[in-house]
Amino acid sequence: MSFSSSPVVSLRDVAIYQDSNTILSNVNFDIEKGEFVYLVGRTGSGKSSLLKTLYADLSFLTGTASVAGFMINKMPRQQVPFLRRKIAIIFQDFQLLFDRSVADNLFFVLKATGWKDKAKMKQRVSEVLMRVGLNAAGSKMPHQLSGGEQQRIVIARALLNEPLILFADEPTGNLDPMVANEIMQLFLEINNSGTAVLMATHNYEIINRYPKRILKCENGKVLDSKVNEFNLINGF
Ligand SMILES: Nc1ncnc2c1ncn2[C@@H]1O[C@H](COP(=O)(O)OP(=O)(O)OP(=O)(O)O)[C@@H](O)[C@H]1O
Repeated sequence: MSFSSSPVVSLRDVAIYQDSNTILSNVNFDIEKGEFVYLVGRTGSGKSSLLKTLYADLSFLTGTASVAGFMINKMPRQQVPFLRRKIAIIFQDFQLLFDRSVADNLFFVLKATGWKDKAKMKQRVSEVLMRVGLNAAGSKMPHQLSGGEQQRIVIARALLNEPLILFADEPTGNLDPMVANEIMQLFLEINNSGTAVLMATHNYEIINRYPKRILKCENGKVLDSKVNEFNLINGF
């Protein structure tokens, strides 16, 4: 298989623990470049633990996993920032820096990820703001924006370094249904331009409206709609 067609995420027989409790075991799946996948399951079933494992915030001893070309099971801690430059992570709570403008929030990330050329940085900031439909928001402070707008800025920030995959943990959880739908549209656009998405969600409406492959955490295992038949409604 050539490098360009290798999956962006590949897990083989992975077991995930929190303290000494097994949360998920025998986890096996691939996510291809540009794929869109939902991650579902009841509260406490292990969705966040799985995502944390994938962005190297939770280590594991059993099994092998590669994410964006990094073998994360044997990755030294010093390499984590290099992985993080190839991926993007979006949470439910927006996690912007509230002491600086929207543009400065974005510059902060560019600087931290090694960008030096001021003109290119400015250009990139306006590109990502344009991408999320907030090109005029650069000079605003985060608290001057609505929740949905703040989440758009978080998405713009996630796009700065053109990630191979976007991990999102309940990204629409704090938003009203209409805004949640707009944010979902944005994820779909990002996905259409080639970034894979793995999105944990409890939002049935969105899943029903935009059906995609589903991974489901249940009874300590990860089921895959590509492989297993399962009833979505009973899963929540
Ligand atoms: N930092 C931690 N230390 C110990 N146990 C944890 C920790 N984080 C989560 N757990 C436990 O791991 C299990 C899985 O939690 P996780 O947060 O992955 O579930 P989830 O499916 O994301 O839930 P939710 O839908 O509520 O976000 C739960 O039993 C939880 O109590």
